[in-house]
Amino acid sequence: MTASNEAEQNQVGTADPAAASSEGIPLLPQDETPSGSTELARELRRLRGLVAGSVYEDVHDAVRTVRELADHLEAVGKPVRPKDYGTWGTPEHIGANPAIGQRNPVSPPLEPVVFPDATVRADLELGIEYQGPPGCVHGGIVALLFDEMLGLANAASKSVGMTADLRITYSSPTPLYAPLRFEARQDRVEGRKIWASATLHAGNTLCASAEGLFVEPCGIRDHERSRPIEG
Ligand SMILES: CCCCC/C=C\C/C=C\C/C=C\C/C=C\CCCC(=O)SCCNC(=O)CCNC(=O)[C@H](O)C(C)(C)COP(=O)(O)OP(=O)(O)OC[C@H]1O[C@@H](n2cnc3c(N)ncnc32)[C@H](O)[C@@H]1OP(=O)(O)O
Repeated sequence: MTASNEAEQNQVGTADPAAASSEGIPLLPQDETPSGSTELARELRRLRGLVAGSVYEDVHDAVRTVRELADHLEAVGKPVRPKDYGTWGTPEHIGANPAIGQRNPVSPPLEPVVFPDATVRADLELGIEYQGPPGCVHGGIVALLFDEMLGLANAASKSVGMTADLRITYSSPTPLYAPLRFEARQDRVEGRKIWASATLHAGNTLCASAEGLFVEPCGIRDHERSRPIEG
């Protein structure tokens, strides 16, 4: 495999929708790095839920432990600098993403699959760290996940765009700790403008729907694809 083929294989959105089964195929490369970064993020997600969702009598020991861990990681880590990679969809790029980033403990993360018609689906449950109204998912989190799902639907159709307009209709509260399903698809493309839409269901209940207009950045096509994003 050539270096450019390998880079393409590692990008999000390069899965062939035509190869998908009725369960869909994962859209993102599975990133179980030998370094353990993905596992570290997974444990930090556990911590995140425990800290936001529990009341403790005394956590001073835990504070010390976490501070020592943060000091250690700061000392041994090599920061990922966005200016070192301009390309969309590389592991360096998407690893830090707040919705799908396997390296980012803030992300749920979404684990999208793609279907033969290039529809992208993600099933997940969200815990108390994503709470807005009591027992319900925060509307801003719903917007974040919609934005990402629309972007991924574009990626599944081999295009990328900056969000120019995002409209969300919240139809019914989105429950915490319940199976949720996002589905997104690209609707149409005119020049650099891309329209995509998505739904969010809890069971049979439509919680929210989204429509987005994305504008492809200048200089992202074909031979220019690896150049830095120019917006
Ligand atoms: C090809 C490679 C494919 C490879 C695929 C593989 C992998 C993909 C990889 C990764 C994908 C993974 C994840 C992606 C997931 C999520 C994406 C997250 C997206 C974001 O988180 S992104 C951050 C928030 N977002 C911004 O930060 C945008 C700030 N903004 C700007 O950067 C500019 O504003 C921009 C670029 C939008 C436009 O600027 P510009 O100068 O390039 O273009 P211009 O203004 O000329 O507009 C051109 C035409 O769009 C129309 N237009 C523009 N804006 C409009 C609006 N609001 N409403 C209605 N129409 C609008 C104009 O009216 C004109 O239309 P017309 O041509 O018909 O006249």
